[in-house]
Amino acid sequence: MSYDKELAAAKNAVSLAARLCQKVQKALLQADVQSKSDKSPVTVADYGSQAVVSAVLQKELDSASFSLVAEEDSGDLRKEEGKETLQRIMKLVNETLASDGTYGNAPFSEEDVLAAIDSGRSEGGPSGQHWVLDPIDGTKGFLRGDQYAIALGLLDEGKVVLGVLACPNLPLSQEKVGCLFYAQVGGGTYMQSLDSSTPIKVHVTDLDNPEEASFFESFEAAHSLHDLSSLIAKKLGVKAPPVRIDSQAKYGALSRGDGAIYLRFPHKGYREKIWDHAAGYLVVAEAGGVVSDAAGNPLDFSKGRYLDLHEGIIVTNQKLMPALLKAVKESLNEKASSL
Ligand SMILES: Nc1ncnc2c1ncn2[C@@H]1O[C@H](COP(=O)(O)O)[C@@H](O)[C@H]1OP(=O)(O)O
Ligand SMILES: [Mg+2]
Ligand SMILES: [Mg+2]
Ligand SMILES: [Mg+2]
Repeated sequence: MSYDKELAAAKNAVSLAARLCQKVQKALLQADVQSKSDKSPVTVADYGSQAVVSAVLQKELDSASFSLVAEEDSGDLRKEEGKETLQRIMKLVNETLASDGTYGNAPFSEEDVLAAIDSGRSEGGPSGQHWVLDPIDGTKGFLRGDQYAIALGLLDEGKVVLGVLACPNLPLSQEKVGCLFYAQVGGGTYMQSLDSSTPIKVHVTDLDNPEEASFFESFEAAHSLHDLSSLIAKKLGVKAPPVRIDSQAKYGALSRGDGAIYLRFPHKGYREKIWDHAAGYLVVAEAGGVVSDAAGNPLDFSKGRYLDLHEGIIVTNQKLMPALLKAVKESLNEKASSL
């Protein structure tokens, strides 16, 4: 089955959402110190991005059967304190949709914006089609002016069949910044600029010597156990220091061979959400990579809004995976016996 129509709509939606986020990040970084610690701009961008993606998908595709599993909901915006934020979001959404030419003829009301955001309340699951969206993945990176992503996947009968990942701050080449990665199941992974340059096919590294490998992990130590990653890397023989970047930009970078391994071990009790991995997973898998939990099981996106995982998520190419799994198992055992 081909998902060409869905892919075209998803690329459009994510590119426009990226435009909105870039505008907000630019304003945020130009603002004075006082408003830099104000987290409201990110909220505006999260909601705005979700509204834009939802609106574009529903305009381009059959909206009767539309189902979206997304991170944000409009609860706070419907409160009295949320009124001003909602107006800012509405303005941003309308400016962004108008900047495209195709969508700008009927401006969104506040109610339209709320409805677009709330269409993301689906629970997903094993049957039918569900879009999966993280409107801004890597909020902390966004606030710092670093990496973040707009991540959109499509589930069909519980499997990820499309993944589109915009990384506005990831270098595309020496001269250009901003990448759009996309993958359709069985079709490989492509990368292009956010303003639609010719796509190029990307592939994970074919490295088989862990000593030459470098690995990615979260920038934020609160998101992933850095000690555990360094133990695993040491066991594997990795020599390079970790490359710490925010968001699913890690999956994008890995899909084009920037690094060989991605290690993610959240603190105990943290439950991974499907929108934090769906798009990135397919982008890496279609580029020839392997994504699994710490026990080597594939990720199961069919269980609703959460992923049920053993310990963490590990990503690498096919050649390195057996050695990586071994190092992960040994490290987890050591950690358990030292407690
Ligand atoms: N305590 C936490 N542990 C792990 N991940 C987290 C935690 N809090 C937020 N996240 C999510 O981790 C992802 C980014 O992590 P990283 O940059 O470390 O890869 C984001 O999806 C972020 O949510 P959000 O989408 O709100 O930014
Ligand atoms: Mg996220
Ligand atoms: Mg998010
Ligand atoms: Mg969040």
